[in-house]
Amino acid sequence: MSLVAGVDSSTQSCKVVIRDAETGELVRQGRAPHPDGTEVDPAAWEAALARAIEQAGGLADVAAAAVAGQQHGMVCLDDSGTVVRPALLWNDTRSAGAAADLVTEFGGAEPGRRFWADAVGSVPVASFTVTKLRWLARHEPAAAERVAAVCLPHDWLTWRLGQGRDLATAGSGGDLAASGSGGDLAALRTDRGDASGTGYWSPATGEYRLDLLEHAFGRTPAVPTVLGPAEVAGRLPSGAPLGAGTGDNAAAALGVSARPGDVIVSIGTSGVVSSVAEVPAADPSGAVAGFADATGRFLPLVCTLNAARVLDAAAAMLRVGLDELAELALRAPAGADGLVLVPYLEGERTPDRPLATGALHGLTLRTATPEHLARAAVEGMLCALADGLDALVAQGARVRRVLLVGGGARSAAVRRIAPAVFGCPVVVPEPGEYVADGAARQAAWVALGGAEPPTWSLATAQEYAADPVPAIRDRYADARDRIVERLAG
Ligand SMILES: Nc1ncnc2c1ncn2[C@@H]1O[C@H](COP(=O)(O)OP(=O)(O)O)[C@@H](O)[C@H]1O
Ligand SMILES: O=C(CO)[C@@H](O)[C@H](O)COP(=O)(O)O
Repeated sequence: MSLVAGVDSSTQSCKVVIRDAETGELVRQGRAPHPDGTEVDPAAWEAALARAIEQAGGLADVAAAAVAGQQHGMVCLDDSGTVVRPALLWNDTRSAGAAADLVTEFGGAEPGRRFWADAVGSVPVASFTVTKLRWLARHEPAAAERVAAVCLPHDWLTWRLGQGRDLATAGSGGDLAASGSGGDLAALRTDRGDASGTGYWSPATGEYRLDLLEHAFGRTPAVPTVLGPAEVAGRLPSGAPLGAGTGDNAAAALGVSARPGDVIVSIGTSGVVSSVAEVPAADPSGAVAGFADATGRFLPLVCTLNAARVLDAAAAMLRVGLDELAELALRAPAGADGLVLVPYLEGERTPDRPLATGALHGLTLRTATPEHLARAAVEGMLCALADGLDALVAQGARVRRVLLVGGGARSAAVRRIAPAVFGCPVVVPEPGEYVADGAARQAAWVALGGAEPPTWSLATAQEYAADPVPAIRDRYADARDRIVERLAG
């Protein structure tokens, strides 16, 4: 049996799966939490990766490995390869003003958005790396001055692993300063999927737009070489090859073996609606990000900032666990008697409202119950994703089936209410680590070769159906624009 390892270094945690390269059978796994916050020292990811690898029994016996990670995060390195400042994550909204400026500088609202969509497939919002670099140049010029290279979370971890360092001994001891330092910048590698979230790489042409990087940052730091889907990015201490890795959403698509016509709804820290496509997308409205995938195709995607943590917040408000929250939600009627929760707890990215706050509308004596609040939280979070599904369809996505994945898909209420909100049945693969699985499948592709990744039989899945309840979305549409912005500080 030849083994492969897949890593998901996502927002809240790091997960490692070890699978059989040919069948996909799960052999071992491990996980470790990440620190909270939207600004994180990359050394903390490396320490979590070391712990997760250790829990998964190490990598000494794997034939190949690959790392998938949260997209967009800005990791800046100086000319010795040392991290310049903590990474700004995809959900850090401080660069919202920079994003607006970058659109304005290329012609203002309509023409500016069209320019970016044509140039790099996406209109930059605060999540995109290019806006974070502009923010850094304007707000921390001394740090910006030291930046010799910029890369993404999965690029950085692949680079660290690929330099032959033994994380099992280096990371778990917790010497973060040491583990965050040093390396050859010329060895940085990335892939099409994650490169397309930078705002300075075009999925349509497969080329960097270094002119846009220079425009945003004032000069052009080194960027990783973009590899094809099954190319080798480095070697583990054992000599086993490391795949290029990819962004977590492209990895999830690989993990569920998505084909054109499959729509994936992922409920993690972010809410994501994506679909595999044969042609690149370029949506000037900015709702759909025109990313590439990890197989040589494309992955148009809508991403919200508020998904599983909306349920966490509702459960905290009600002082219940997540299973009890689901039970409460399922005891309330569809539409929660008109109670609507607008879920913009972290500001929002789609629609582009970085300063928005959440809201509860429709409170009456009747709806002021735990059951109604729980239901409104689930429905509000799903309505934002249903808007994303509409945006994807408006850009030409075919919907053959909707697959529900991510931590939030473990909620019985989410699984049962989603079909009523989306207006179609949803398929829920057995709960698992589909991002890490996608990375493992990429590693198997590297190990086994071939024009396509190996075929792994998908875990069993359950289909959930319900009569559509359009009133839920109608009421949400009435409420979603009635927001107040967050207080300064
Ligand atoms: N049974 C459950 N019901 C609702 N949410 C859940 C459940 N189990 C896990 N989650 C949520 O899933 C989230 C983590 O999902 P995950 O996809 O791993 O996120 P990420 O990839 O962004 O780190 C957490 O916010 C957690 O509360
Ligand atoms: O920004 C995006 C996609 O554009 C997010 O989907 C991040 O990639 C974070 O993912 P999770 O940690 O929520 O899985």
